[in-house]
Amino acid sequence: MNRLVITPGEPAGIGPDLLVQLAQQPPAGAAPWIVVADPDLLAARARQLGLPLRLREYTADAAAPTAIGELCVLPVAATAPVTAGQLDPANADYVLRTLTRAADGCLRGEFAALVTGPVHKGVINDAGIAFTGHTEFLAARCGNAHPVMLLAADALRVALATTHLPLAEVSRAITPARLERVLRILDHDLRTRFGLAQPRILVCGLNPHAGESGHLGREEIDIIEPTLKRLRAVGLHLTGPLPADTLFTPRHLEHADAVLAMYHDQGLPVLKYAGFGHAVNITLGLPIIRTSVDHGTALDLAGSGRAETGSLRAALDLAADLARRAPVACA
Ligand SMILES: NC(=O)c1ccc[n+]([C@@H]2O[C@H](COP(=O)([O-])OP(=O)(O)OC[C@H]3O[C@@H](n4cnc5c(N)ncnc54)[C@H](O)[C@@H]3O)[C@@H](O)[C@H]2O)c1
Ligand SMILES: N[C@H](C(=O)O)[C@H](O)COP(=O)(O)O
Repeated sequence: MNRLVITPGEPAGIGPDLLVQLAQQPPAGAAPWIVVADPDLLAARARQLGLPLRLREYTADAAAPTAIGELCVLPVAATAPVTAGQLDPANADYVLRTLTRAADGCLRGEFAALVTGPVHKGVINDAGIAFTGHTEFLAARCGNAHPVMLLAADALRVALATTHLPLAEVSRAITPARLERVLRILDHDLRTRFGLAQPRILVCGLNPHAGESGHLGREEIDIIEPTLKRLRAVGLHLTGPLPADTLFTPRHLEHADAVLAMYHDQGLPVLKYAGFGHAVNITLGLPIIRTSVDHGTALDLAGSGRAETGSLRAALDLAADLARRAPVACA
């Protein structure tokens, strides 16, 4: 079984557009793939975009199509009618039903990997469902695994010690236990999933200038340095904590396989500046392979034909590559 499964994400966003557009291109990814979505939604978006689309219903034993203009769909009905660009909390449960079906299919070996389109975190919360992101949702679905978010663009890989956390809560969350867990998962998955024999990881400080010897914050001295020292002693190749402002320069990056940033907007603006449009988001630490696009729902572009498929194609290609490697146990 090497079939990949895609969830288009928020129905009012560009996810459905991207799938319809992808269907017009030569087959993406080195493996067949299917979509978990409402077929009527995909057909309506294709009409809006003025693009031809044939839909074929997924059956577990049928080969996924490779014909141009065709999508293989595992049908999940939307709850409410969808208008491109207009969020509706009534469809939050639809988004989560597509994700749940796809993730469960990966967990039981029906699919080799999950590729996700963008969801809108806000509208899911507006529907009364606590939701901070795919990363945390999938971790819970996978038996409360500890997830590590990694985004990759070309040679740059940036992982996060904390994911979708308000900035006011970040410092409290940087504990020795969390840092050790995240670094062990990052090191383990870089070895097993990316084939790096001895991953070299650069670790950012939390504070300006990595705390300036304690004068601008003590997390580096009290938490980060002792954790790195402990993990170096068991063989991890870790450099840091380094000031984040100068870590992201070629002189440091050329000696690294990955960077660990302490929080979302310390690491991701650099990554997206370097590679927005073809970068891929990968969730490490899960018993399944999951990749995703580097962008959001782009409600302003839904139904316009101007959404670009580069990141989705890259996410499919990487998912296929990762799936070709032997399945790996979590760290
Ligand atoms: N993988 C995901 O599920 C994911 C990732 C990032 C953001 N989000 C969510 O998406 C929502 C909107 O976020 P945002 O507005 O900060 O970011 P966004 O990525 O949706 O939009 C940022 C800008 O990039 C443009 N853009 C985005 N994707 C594009 C594409 N494929 N082709 C061309 N232009 C594109 C948009 O038009 C907009 O100008 C939020 O709810 C956010 O949490 C989800
Ligand atoms: N943090 C991601 C980004 O900025 O691209 C995005 O919000 C998606 O996160 P999930 O994969 O957890 O939904």
